[in-house]
Amino acid sequence: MTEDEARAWLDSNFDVSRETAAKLERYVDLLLKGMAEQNLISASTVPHLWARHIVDSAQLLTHARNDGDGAWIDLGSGAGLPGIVVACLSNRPILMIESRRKRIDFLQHVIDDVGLGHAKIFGGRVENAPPCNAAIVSARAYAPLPQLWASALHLSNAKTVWVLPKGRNAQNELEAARPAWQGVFHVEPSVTDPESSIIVARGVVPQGRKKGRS
Ligand SMILES: C[S@@+](CC[C@H](N)C(=O)[O-])C[C@H]1O[C@@H](n2cnc3c(N)ncnc32)[C@H](O)[C@@H]1O
Repeated sequence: MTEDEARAWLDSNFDVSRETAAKLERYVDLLLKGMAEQNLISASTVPHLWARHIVDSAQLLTHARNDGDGAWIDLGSGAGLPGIVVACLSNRPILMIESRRKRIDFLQHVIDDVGLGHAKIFGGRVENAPPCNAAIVSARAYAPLPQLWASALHLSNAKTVWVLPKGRNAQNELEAARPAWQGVFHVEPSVTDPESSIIVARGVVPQGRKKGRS
């Protein structure tokens, strides 16, 4: 996907008002400026930033647009991918969880500068975030599936939708996790990389545990 195709994809999949477009542009600006101080995204991806990061994040919304009214929780948000992109494109409350101080400061700066009042940060480890019932949980380049679910189960219930971009190895990773984890799983193709996939999961609990909390 070229950068022009990435912008066209956003326009055709979201109601990108002038205000929303300005928010995304400002976020991209802040990302590029922030690169002078810390490695927010891999330098090799900068020329492809709209495809590799903005659309790659935005596509997660297309798998969880109508799932409940509750919060979207993004695990290991880093520089705000996908959390900040989701906050630019949706009014759903979003909580980004990130443990590294410099990343937390960057995320807060973006929230304040872009004006994303419905986005909040939990600055700390996912394992220590207060229990809640997220409508949606995302995690991009955060952890392998078993660690991911073990660290964040207390943020979910039986209705939570997990949208997990997983690169080229998604199906294998899912098969390896199945003996220990049950749920309803789909593997969806990524629009930014034909060889990558997104795992969409519901009702995730450890094998042997009843799907109780709803
Ligand atoms: C590889 S980066 C990915 C960042 C972003 N999601 C992206 O796709 O660009 C992983 C991020 O997860 C954070 N992280 C890793 N383990 C964590 C944990 N247990 N709790 C909170 N943050 C964590 C790291 O500090 C890092 O910023």
